[in-house]
Amino acid sequence: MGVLYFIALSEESTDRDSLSQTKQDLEIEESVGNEVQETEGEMRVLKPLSCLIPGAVKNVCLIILNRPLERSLVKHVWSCSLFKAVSDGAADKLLECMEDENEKFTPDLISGDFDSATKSVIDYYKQKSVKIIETPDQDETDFTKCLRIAIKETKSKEEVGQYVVIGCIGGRLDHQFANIETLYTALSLTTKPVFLISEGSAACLLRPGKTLIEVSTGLEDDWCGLIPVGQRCAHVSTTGLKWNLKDQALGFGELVSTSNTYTDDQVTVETDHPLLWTMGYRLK
Ligand SMILES: Cc1ncc(C[n+]2csc(CCOP(=O)(O)OP(=O)(O)O)c2C)c(N)n1
Ligand SMILES: O=c1ccn([C@@H]2O[C@H](COP(=O)(O)O)[C@@H](O)[C@H]2O)c(=O)[nH]1
Repeated sequence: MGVLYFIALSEESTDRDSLSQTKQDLEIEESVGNEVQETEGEMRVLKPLSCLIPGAVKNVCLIILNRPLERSLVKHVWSCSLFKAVSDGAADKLLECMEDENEKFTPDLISGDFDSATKSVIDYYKQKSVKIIETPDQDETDFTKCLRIAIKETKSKEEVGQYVVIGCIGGRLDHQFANIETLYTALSLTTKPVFLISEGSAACLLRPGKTLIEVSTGLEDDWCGLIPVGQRCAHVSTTGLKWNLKDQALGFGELVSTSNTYTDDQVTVETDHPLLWTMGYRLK
């Protein structure tokens, strides 16, 4: 089934220097069905850790959020990225993290309500011709707004196959729930997968239907989980896990699959509702 998107942009969104966009400006409506980028038979195929192998892929749109950044993680994902977006205070974190190598790590855009980024840092990136977009709306997080913009900016780049978000795990619990909620919003913004990857954990929201998850990069830690955050999933079946589910229900107060592990290089998950997949990784 095909997918057609309508993107409504305001007049001023064509100004490349300093832009201000609202939620309405960035609304992207999905009109027909759900198509996935890569399928095997009737299964969607996800490779959550492919962006952690330097140079293994060059299909990432990277989004950096405002948490302390691990230099090696930035370098690994950056080397796999075609487009790099930074959300508000993450501009300070990026500059601080890359120190002497800053010249090599200039993003394509920075967006936010700019209540966190230091003005001198934004000026530094402005002078390097980084696109700066102000998103003052206070009904969505800077991450959601940044993701909307990144998706719009990369719409014509067919090579982009995944959105990878770093600086997204740890710290404030409300932010972490908001970041997971953004994965729900993303389901209707793009057919491509959005991975949260930070501090040894990766997560993505599985769409209803069947998904094959490749877990053979050698970077996988020995734990994984299926978290029914958002709603109960009444029918979940899995293969490739030590504790598999056979048309079972997952729900808070009922059953949540944590501290699970692998018996195979591939995991399959069939679910009737969106379901959060999470797994551990270790960088080499
Ligand atoms: C029901 C409701 N609760 C809370 C808010 C407030 N709110 C939601 S998203 C948002 C913007 C958050 O900005 P961001 O920079 O992502 O996070 P910060 O670091 O400022 O907390 C705000 C203020 C709201 N608009 N509606
Ligand atoms: O502890 C945190 C702080 C921030 N985030 C995410 O980063 C963006 C941008 O944050 P600002 O504070 O506006 O600079 C925010 O929308 C959160 O998604 C976070 O995850 N954890």
